[in-house]
Amino acid sequence: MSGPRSKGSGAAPGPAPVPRETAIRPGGQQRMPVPAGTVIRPGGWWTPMSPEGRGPGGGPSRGPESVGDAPPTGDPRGPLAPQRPDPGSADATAKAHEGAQGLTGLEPPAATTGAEDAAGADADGRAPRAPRRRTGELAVYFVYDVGLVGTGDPAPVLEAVLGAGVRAVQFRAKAVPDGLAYRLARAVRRLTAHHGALLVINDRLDLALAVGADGVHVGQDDLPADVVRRLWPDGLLGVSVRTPAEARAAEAAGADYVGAGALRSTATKDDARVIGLQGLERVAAATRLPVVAIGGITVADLPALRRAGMAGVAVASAIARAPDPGRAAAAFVRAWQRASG
Ligand SMILES: Cc1ncc(COP(=O)(O)OP(=O)(O)O)c(N)n1
Ligand SMILES: Cc1ncsc1CCOP(=O)(O)O
Ligand SMILES: [Mg+2]
Repeated sequence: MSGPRSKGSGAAPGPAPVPRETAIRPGGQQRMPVPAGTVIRPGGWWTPMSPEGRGPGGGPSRGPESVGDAPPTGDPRGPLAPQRPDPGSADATAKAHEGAQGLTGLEPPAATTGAEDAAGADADGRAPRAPRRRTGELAVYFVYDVGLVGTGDPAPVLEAVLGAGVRAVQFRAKAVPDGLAYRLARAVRRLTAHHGALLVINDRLDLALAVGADGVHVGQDDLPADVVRRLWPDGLLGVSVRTPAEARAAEAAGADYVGAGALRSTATKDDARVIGLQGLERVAAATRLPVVAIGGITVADLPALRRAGMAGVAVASAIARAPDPGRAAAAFVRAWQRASG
């Protein structure tokens, strides 16, 4: 059965509206319990996609329900097919789930992958750099917002954006059923790992652990940052802040970076409070942590944001809603480099 068509599908990787039947509605999500004491080892255990499976517009878009249909990407079972975690990883839940569905027998993970090298191997080239030391890669931080891009195959948009030089992706799925969010996030993990890019999951520590993400981003109304840090000592932890006091608290809680905003109002998050450029400057002055600006950011904002002390920009709609997300992402990467030069 084919899944619903959505943005990023077909030959043109550009955004398309979320189809009616997959529209994201406000409402609470069920959250899986996080096993106490769970600690995830850093590093990607995702099997890279085969080269022939890559490239924007690399096949028809299918919803996650289409797993098992003809392959739109390199995995013979489709882009959202389950991947096998490293035996011994803390992804026991996922493994049990996959086993229960008879989706076993995948190849064991390679000891070292190209993604790991690209992910920032240490100088000796032997070990991938710990996610917490990779905040420099948040310079252009793409927010893969399911409400914007839809629930189809993430490959077309992400291949384009990652191919343009974006090194970090946040998976943001509001009010998406858990199983669907898991399948999408797992596909996003596979793509980001293939490009050696960071994957941060918005709001949900459980989902971050389940898909082997590099980190999690929490806001002031989410799981408290110090609790996340206690449960996941090695995870890259981002915290949303609007004020100097919140920035200092995030630092004390063990955050690796803060997301500050909104720079301006944005349809992507209609309840975002605007703090403007001055608010961002105040946050940057209050913390030693890297500050990533968010909220309605366009390429034209980058020089001022860089001058205001930002370490990066988190961007959703200006990339995802662009006619050509790859081009838009490349423009952000270039503009950031210019602003930093
Ligand atoms: C990089 C970054 N900064 C801020 C946010 C916003 O987080 P939050 O306030 O928890 O709001 P939601 O995104 O969860 O609606 C973010 N996601 N990323
Ligand atoms: C998640 C979030 N937090 C504050 S504004 C915002 C949305 C960012 O999306 P966009 O780049 O489309 O304004
Ligand atoms: Mg949040």
